[in-house]
Amino acid sequence: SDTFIAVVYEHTVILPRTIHKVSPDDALALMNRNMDVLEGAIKEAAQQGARIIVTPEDGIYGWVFTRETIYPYLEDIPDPEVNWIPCTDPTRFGRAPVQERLSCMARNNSIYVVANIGDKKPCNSSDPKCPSDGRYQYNTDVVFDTEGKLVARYHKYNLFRQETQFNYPKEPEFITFETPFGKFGIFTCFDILFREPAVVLATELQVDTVLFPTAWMNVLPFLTAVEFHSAWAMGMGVNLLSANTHNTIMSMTGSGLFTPHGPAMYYYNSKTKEGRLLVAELSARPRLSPNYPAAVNWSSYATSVKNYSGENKTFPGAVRRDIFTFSELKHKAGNHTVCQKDLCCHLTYQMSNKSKDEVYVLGAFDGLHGSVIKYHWQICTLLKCKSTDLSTCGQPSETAQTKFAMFSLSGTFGTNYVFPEVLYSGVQLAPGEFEVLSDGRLQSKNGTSKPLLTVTLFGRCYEKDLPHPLRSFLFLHNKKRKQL
Ligand SMILES: NC(=O)CCCC[C@@H]1SC[C@@H]2NC(=O)N[C@@H]21
Repeated sequence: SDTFIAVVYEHTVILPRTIHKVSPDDALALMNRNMDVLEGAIKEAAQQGARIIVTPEDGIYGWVFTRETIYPYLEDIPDPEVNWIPCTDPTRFGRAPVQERLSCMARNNSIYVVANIGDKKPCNSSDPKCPSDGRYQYNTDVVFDTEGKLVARYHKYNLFRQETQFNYPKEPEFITFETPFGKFGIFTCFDILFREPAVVLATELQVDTVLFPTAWMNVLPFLTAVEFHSAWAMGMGVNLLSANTHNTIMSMTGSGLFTPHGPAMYYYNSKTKEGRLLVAELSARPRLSPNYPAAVNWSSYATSVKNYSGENKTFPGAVRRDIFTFSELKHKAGNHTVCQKDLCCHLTYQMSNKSKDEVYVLGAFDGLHGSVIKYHWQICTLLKCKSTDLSTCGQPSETAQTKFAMFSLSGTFGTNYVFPEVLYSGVQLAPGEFEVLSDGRLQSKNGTSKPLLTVTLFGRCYEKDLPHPLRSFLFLHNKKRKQL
């Protein structure tokens, strides 16, 4: 079929009441409470004609764990090549009540079910990398097909900083599977910021749709969930089904069904406590569509124009720990250029109204981001400062009053991986209101219908990332052990 209906469910995870280790029965009781809610979502999705539903990372037990306390929640998840339907053969690989229930929910509702659970793999001293407690523990996505068969298992490769309960897989896994409604790939949350496996799935393995369970904490101005995930789908030219957990205290909200053209449906709500089911009809093979976006040369326009207006003063400003070079947009309309290292950003703009209460800047950043894992960003951004005090530029700001009659942003990027973001007041996206030209300009079509927070070209230079410190440590540690 040309199109299919998909669902993502933003789930308010019921968290364990204790941080202490619980019995396997108590762990299962908590997971069943979460699965009761997910089952309601799965039934509703099936009733609406959906072929696949994605549920969030940590959606069945939460995230407040140590290595020890998560253990009762884990199951041994086999390689899908064993052809297993847990619903009809639940004990084939030992105790697996969570896989059994997920499989039955898929089978009973004839829908693909995507969930995130924990995998445990026993090991011993014959394996020099075996942890001292005798097991690997992995943050794992699973997919069950309409018969309830396990068709995909993915171990998260890029663990986020607090995930000490899990091990890093030795190698990245590139998991894909075919369906009558396109080729799917899968990865988890923080993975989206790195080349492996995310970019490889979209470019080399040419998936149509990425399944993306996430537990994403929003960080303005560039990394709120809907903002970045929508931009990634556009930059990579794939569908992205992003299911976030909903926990407003942790700033976790923002899910969507994103396409190469922008969001088909999205949700951001930092006020309510409830979860939300999102439904949309998507192209099964977006690359075959006649209006599939043309390839973009991200630096073409920016390298061909002269630097605008030499008299604009620049100043440094921090976006969290990254020091940007900013230049204030003092006039209602104009042309600006700002440069940092190898990156020059150009902006042509016209505000509809220039308020005395708001200041906008053009910013550039070319450097390594991150304190432990260091990965290279090139960013051009038009952003609203938190207040009229220029020292607040780059600090999170959720509201604005200024609409733009037009903007056109470009940069001399040294990478093909650039993600176009446009964010309106109230952390809202701008579907259909902007375009990316093949020469790399990100521009408004007919001005902005709402006041503007940020317009950003978010570039990733994967080849300039520093080696992952924990992976290098483990590698050297094991090499040393082998030499002894
Ligand atoms: N569960 C995860 O893997 C969450 C990671 C994504 C969080 C994104 S990555 C950079 C930003 N920093 C945050 O605290 N949230 C954002």
